[in-house]
Amino acid sequence: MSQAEILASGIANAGWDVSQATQQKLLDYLALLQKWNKVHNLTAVRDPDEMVTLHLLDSLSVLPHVQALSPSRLLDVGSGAGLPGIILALCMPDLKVTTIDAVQKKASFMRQAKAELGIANLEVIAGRVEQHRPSQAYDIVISRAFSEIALFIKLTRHLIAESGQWLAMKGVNPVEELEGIGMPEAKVTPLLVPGLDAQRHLVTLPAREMKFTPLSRTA
Ligand SMILES: C[S@@+](CC[C@H](N)C(=O)[O-])C[C@H]1O[C@@H](n2cnc3c(N)ncnc32)[C@H](O)[C@@H]1O
Repeated sequence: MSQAEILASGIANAGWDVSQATQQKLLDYLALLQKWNKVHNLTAVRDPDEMVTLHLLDSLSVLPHVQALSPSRLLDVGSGAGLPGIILALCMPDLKVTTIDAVQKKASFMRQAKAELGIANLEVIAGRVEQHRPSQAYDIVISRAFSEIALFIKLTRHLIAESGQWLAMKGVNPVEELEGIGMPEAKVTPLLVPGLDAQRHLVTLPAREMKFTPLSRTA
């Protein structure tokens, strides 16, 4: 199967709402990533077919969960090559997506993707998230493969809106991490990634249920 066919059949099997035009943009993004990866080593996944599953379909698995929250502003922390932030920006053109990464070459790639693919709803920041000071808080702060949940929350608690949600994309159900932050009852949803024989889970943490005052109110 071609990359386009792997993507299309995965999307159809999962029942996600991703148009043909958006699927082409996702493939254009992947082609750009493959081109840059030869020189800049942005991701360890090098096989083109694996990239469709491990990067595109894996990132798309959170799409229905993000859509269900109807956010206006989303921050993807430690976005790397733009995963899942750029994928979400391409699928949800009305969502303002900010991606941030501490490594300059990764931010440069994301800026190139924004320019080449014309992603008007994407803002890319090169820097450390703990130093990020936006003028407005975010409705969703998401991360994939960034850090343990406790550190993710600690570094971003000044960025979340009072009614906002943290979304942490995880492999196995992170029971101990959630006990460690005093949230053993947190919502953990299994994620479906077509073609992937591994566990994926999404942890949803509403800011108003966390035991602190969001700094965004006083910043
Ligand atoms: C394992 S990569 C994951 C990249 C991407 N989310 C993915 O799933 O492919 C973690 C990323 O977090 C970035 N990072 C680590 N600490 C950071 C910080 N304090 N602020 C912003 N980015 C950070 C790293 O540069 C790296 O690109």
